[in-house]
Amino acid sequence: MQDNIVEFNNLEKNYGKKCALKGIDLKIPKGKIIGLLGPNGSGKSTMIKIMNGLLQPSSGEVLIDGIRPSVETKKHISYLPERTYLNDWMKVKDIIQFFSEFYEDFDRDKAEDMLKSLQISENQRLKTMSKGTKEKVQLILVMSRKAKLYILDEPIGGVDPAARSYILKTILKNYNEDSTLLIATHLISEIENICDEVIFISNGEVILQGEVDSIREKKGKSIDVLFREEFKC
Ligand SMILES: Nc1ncnc2c1ncn2[C@@H]1O[C@H](COP(=O)(O)OP(=O)(O)OP(=O)(O)O)[C@@H](O)[C@H]1O
Repeated sequence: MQDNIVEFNNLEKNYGKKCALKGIDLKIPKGKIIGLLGPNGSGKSTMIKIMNGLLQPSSGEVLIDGIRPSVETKKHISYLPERTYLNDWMKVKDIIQFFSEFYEDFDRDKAEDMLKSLQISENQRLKTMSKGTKEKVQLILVMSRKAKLYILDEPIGGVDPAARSYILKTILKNYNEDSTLLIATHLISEIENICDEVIFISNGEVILQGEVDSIREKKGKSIDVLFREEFKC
């Protein structure tokens, strides 16, 4: 039994001459909510694509619950990509049907309950929805799977600030406590209160990892303020 759901061991990724990840060593524990924070181009999406087996590392390895990304690990990861892969003409109820057929671990009742609580009609087509509503639908679908690891790449960036905390709380209320949730985002103030730990990455390197409470205590400031100071332009 592994304590860590994800382990990066001296992982490097180059795109041609560009070195996007420079020897990442990282352990992500089970049962936590983790914020993966870093400025544009720091390597967050590259790390996420490697965890999902969509890109291969140039050297080193990543292990998901002890094994390298494969068909097996994909069954246990529920992934919200940066860009949508759903067809715009589909109605919410068609997408629910698609998820029910495609993923054994999809909990249809959970998805329907969350849609109701956010007042989203199942008869609406994605193409007629606002950007924020589309994001909510996708987040609900991803969080309605019973996965070991949820990876969310920039969720809810298009949701208005007043609604973000509410959405996150509604969705996280349902999440299985044994699972791990990794959220890559720039929206730190919204997520810092729900995260147990944060990882700061900069220029392809991990520059800080720790528990949110102990970082706040040690540095005497919020994660949001720390991030702004660290990555000042
Ligand atoms: N297909 C590619 N070819 C060449 N360089 C790439 C490619 N994809 C990413 N990069 C480069 O690798 C670095 C890391 O990119 P990545 O997309 O992982 O960053 P990110 O932290 O997810 O950024 P953002 O917050 O803007 O989404 C950047 O310098 C980017 O320009």
